[in-house]
Amino acid sequence: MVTAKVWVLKKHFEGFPQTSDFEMKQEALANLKDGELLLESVFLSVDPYMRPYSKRDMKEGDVMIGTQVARIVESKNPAFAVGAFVVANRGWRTHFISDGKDLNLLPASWPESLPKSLALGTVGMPGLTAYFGLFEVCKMKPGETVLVNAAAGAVGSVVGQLAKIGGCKVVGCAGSDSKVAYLKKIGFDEAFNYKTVTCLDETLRKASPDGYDCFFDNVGGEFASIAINHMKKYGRIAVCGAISQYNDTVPQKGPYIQFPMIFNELSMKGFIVTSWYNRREEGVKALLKWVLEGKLKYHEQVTERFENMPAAFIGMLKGENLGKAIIKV
Ligand SMILES: NC(=O)C1=CN([C@@H]2O[C@H](COP(=O)(O)OP(=O)(O)OC[C@H]3O[C@@H](n4cnc5c(N)ncnc54)[C@H](OP(=O)(O)O)[C@@H]3O)[C@@H](O)[C@H]2O)C=CC1
Ligand SMILES: O=C(O)CCC[C@H](O)\C=C/C=C/C=C/C(=O)C/C=C\CCCCCO
Repeated sequence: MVTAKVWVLKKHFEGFPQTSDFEMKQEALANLKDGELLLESVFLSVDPYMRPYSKRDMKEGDVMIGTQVARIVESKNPAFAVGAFVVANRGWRTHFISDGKDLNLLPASWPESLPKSLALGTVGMPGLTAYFGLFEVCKMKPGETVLVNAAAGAVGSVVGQLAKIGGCKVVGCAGSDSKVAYLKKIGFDEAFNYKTVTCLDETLRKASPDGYDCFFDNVGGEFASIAINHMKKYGRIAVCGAISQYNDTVPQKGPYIQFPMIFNELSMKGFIVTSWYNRREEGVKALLKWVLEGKLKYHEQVTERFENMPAAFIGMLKGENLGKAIIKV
């Protein structure tokens, strides 16, 4: 019999999550029945959505939501071979049993040279968010200017590089000078530290005096309220995330967006990546190809040991990650 370690939400987050809001427990797994598989998590993901979704979807005592790359260690299902790797959505657990229906096998063409953890990042949900958000929601066209915030993170770093692949000028911002240096290294035309600029309005104008055609918004709040005034006529805004608001205990006021929306005839569309998962295979194939061609660079912030998941999650919300935050069990 296998005993899994799991992290549960001990207490709903109030404001910024604390390590004391989590509790590690043990779960005894039953013996496999016909058609079932036993899997062990190899890499787990910590993502911003876990903060707002925990409030919306979870109750205290539930296992934390989340995805993993897992290896099949035992199989009583002929469709799944021992040793194969899958992406699963089974929460913060070291081991679990599945009937196979909720698993996505890593593409057979997955190259040995690439870490399998990329299936949780650049070639997984965050990469697909960038891909569909930029090409389908923003409807980005060659020659345009794209603005993205949280640009050195899992989604933002892919957005910027896809914009360059698509023949655009790209402006990005992040919360430290070393992240800004990384953005320049991976091809951003302009990059700045939003925490140290004296005037965001002036910085956005200087980075693109003609304004922005596309704004991929990962942050919301005050940044978005200022950026919207820098959109070009018929500009498009993809509302992807609002991380500056997830830990608020008192809702922020504004923004009052009507004037720029009307005068510049802007389009603003919120989206959830899973609504595009009927085209998941197309997205994964394109992202994998660009990674292999060296056109799409990746960086992972790897935290060792399952025991450190809460710290990795809190660290990601604080901005301690460059690229995708990953836990290696
Ligand atoms: N709509 C959808 O389907 C999806 C939406 N998302 C959203 O995309 C966004 C980025 O996610 P992801 O790439 O996974 O995460 P990241 O890898 O970018 O990590 C989060 C980053 O957010 C930045 N951040 C934290 N607090 C603030 C703040 N107050 N103001 C500005 N930046 C802040 C930090 O970077 P820094 O050092 O730069 O501050 C931190 O590193 C999130 O808002 C997320 O919810 C993600 C996936 C799917
Ligand atoms: O990759 C897989 O197969 C699993 C995907 C898991 C994941 O659940 C998929 C989608 C994630 C979407 C993330 C969305 C955001 O980050 C935006 C978050 C929150 C906006 C506010 C919501 C307020 C709710 O009350």
